[in-house]
Amino acid sequence: MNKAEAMADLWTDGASGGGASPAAKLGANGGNELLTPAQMAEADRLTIASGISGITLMNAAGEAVANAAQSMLTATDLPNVLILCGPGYNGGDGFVAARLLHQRGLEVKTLLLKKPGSLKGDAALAFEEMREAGAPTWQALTPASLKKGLSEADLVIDALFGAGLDRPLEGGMAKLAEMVNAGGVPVLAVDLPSGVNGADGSAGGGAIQAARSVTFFRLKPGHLLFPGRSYCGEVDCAQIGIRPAVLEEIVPELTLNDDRLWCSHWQEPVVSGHKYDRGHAVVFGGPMHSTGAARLAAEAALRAGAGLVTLACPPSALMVNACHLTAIMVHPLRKGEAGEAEGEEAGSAGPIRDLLSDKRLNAALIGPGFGVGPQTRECVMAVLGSVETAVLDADALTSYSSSPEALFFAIAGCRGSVVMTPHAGEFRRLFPDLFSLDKLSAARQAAQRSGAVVVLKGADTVIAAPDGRAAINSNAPAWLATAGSGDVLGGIVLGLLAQGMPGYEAAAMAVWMHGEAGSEAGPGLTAEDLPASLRPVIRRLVEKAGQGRKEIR
Ligand SMILES: NC(=O)C1=CN([C@@H]2O[C@H](COP(=O)(O)OP(=O)(O)OC[C@H]3O[C@@H](n4cnc5c(N)ncnc54)[C@H](OP(=O)(O)O)[C@@H]3O)[C@@H](O)[C@H]2O)[C@@H](O)CC1
Ligand SMILES: Nc1ncnc2c1ncn2[C@@H]1O[C@H](COP(=O)(O)OP(=O)(O)O)[C@@H](O)[C@H]1O
Ligand SMILES: [K+]
Repeated sequence: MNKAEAMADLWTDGASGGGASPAAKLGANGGNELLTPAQMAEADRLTIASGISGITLMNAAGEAVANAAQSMLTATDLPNVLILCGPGYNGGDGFVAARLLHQRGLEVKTLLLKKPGSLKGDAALAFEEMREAGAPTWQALTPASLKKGLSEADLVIDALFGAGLDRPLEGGMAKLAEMVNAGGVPVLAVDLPSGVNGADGSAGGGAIQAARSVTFFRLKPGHLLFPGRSYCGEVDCAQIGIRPAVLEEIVPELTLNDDRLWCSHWQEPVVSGHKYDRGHAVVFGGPMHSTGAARLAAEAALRAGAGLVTLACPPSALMVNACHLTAIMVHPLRKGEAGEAEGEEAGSAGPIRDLLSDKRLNAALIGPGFGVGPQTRECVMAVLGSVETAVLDADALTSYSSSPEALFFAIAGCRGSVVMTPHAGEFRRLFPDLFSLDKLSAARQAAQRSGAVVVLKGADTVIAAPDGRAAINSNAPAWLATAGSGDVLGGIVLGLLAQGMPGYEAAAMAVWMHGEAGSEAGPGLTAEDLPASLRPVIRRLVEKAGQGRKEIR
């Protein structure tokens, strides 16, 4: 095994691989706010205006990069670092790191994309300081110099483009990135891997594949959204002297989905509590041949902490549901109860209204395994018109493919929160014109248009509220991509809504719990394993909440 292979071995657990929770690989150091490159530039501007110079920030950023580089090089004897420097301030960070690593005795070579004379501002200053410090060698970045540099390097630092990337890589630049990726040398990216758009994670012209990225002050959406996330490797967030107070002016509406977002809205059962204090959730299930999805959701709702859960279904499906359920109650949706003809079944809106007239049933889920068609639309209308809070998933969404406005109109008339949990296919059916947008903008616009909290699912699930808030989830293991896993997620949202959590926080917490349960169940999981895997997840939350209380005392 050569040095590069030995080091690459250290990172085989990078962003795209491994079974552990991906959240563990993100350094959300300092706060869960996510800043777009434009907001980051504003943070920079406000900091400089408060009296901290730009070169001070650049020196701190370069030092964080140098430290990360050294930590990646511990497995080698004679470290040789190749630093690729771009024309802007990302390159400036590279010059600072080059100077520091040179001063620390490492073998450093820098390759510059543009002539030193074209450098501006703090990047020009950093280049001069590097030269004055006895300059590590520097040359123009060309295919030939890169080929030679890669053949000698133990580590590449990618300081070509960061926040300032304003178009996809193309032509010669894209080829250079391909050469780096084919070079077999681990890469440390400064801020973002070059080619990844920090605002939305797009990488239309390809990007440099990093083993690790060091970003500054706060993570950027591009570190979390695919495909960007798959280029970042492990992400560290270095605090470089920007005061969190700047966020009061920037007011970021986007966060990483973690407990800081929703824990104050979640409450464990109180000592003197009653099951009705934690709500009564109802799942509307489909016909006899498709009952599993609703059961998965109902089990998840109960595990997520709803005090009671009822599965309501057509009479023909009652027996099969009853045979599989114990703590969950089953209820037949019989026509006739609401003054309709006896004997018929399935998709009856009247019995749904009837059941939901019991106001203790405070949250309902409809869609999984329910069937697509006009009857489903009637049932969705009955749910939205009768219950305090609702989750719409799967067939409930698909049934509105040709009339989404009717759904949004009904949601607008709801008293409480409505949460929609579409996967990409369901999303496209309801919002065909938004599908070409980046995932974050698509989810946000969908939430605004529909009036519902939108959970746009996938490996990088986005949760968006109609008021503009949004969060990106990062803890879901790929094992969750399995049949029925989305039904479980819908059930968790339902269980949290039943307990009285507001829609956005319930949706975000559910997505996070679902990811944790996926990691808990681990490789080989099936959706049936997920509800029970919520137990250790909840236990840890309770322990953490208890810890917080102790600290407050
Ligand atoms: N904000 C902060 O608080 C701090 C920020 N810091 C650092 O500053 C970095 C941002 O610096 P930045 O704004 O100078 O942008 P940067 O990423 O160097 O790129 C701009 C250059 O790239 C070029 N270019 C763009 N796309 C291209 C493409 N596809 N293909 C080819 N060229 C392309 C573009 O050139 P042009 O469009 O003119 O051709 C322009 O010259 C940030 O990532 C962080 O590392 C730290 O020092 C700490 C504090
Ligand atoms: N590659 C992936 N990594 C992590 N989570 C994923 C991945 N693909 C899908 N998921 C998650 O798995 C669930 C699948 O939901 P869905 O597509 O509705 O499946 P189903 O309809 O079979 O229940 C969603 O919560 C989604 O976010
Ligand atoms: K970079």
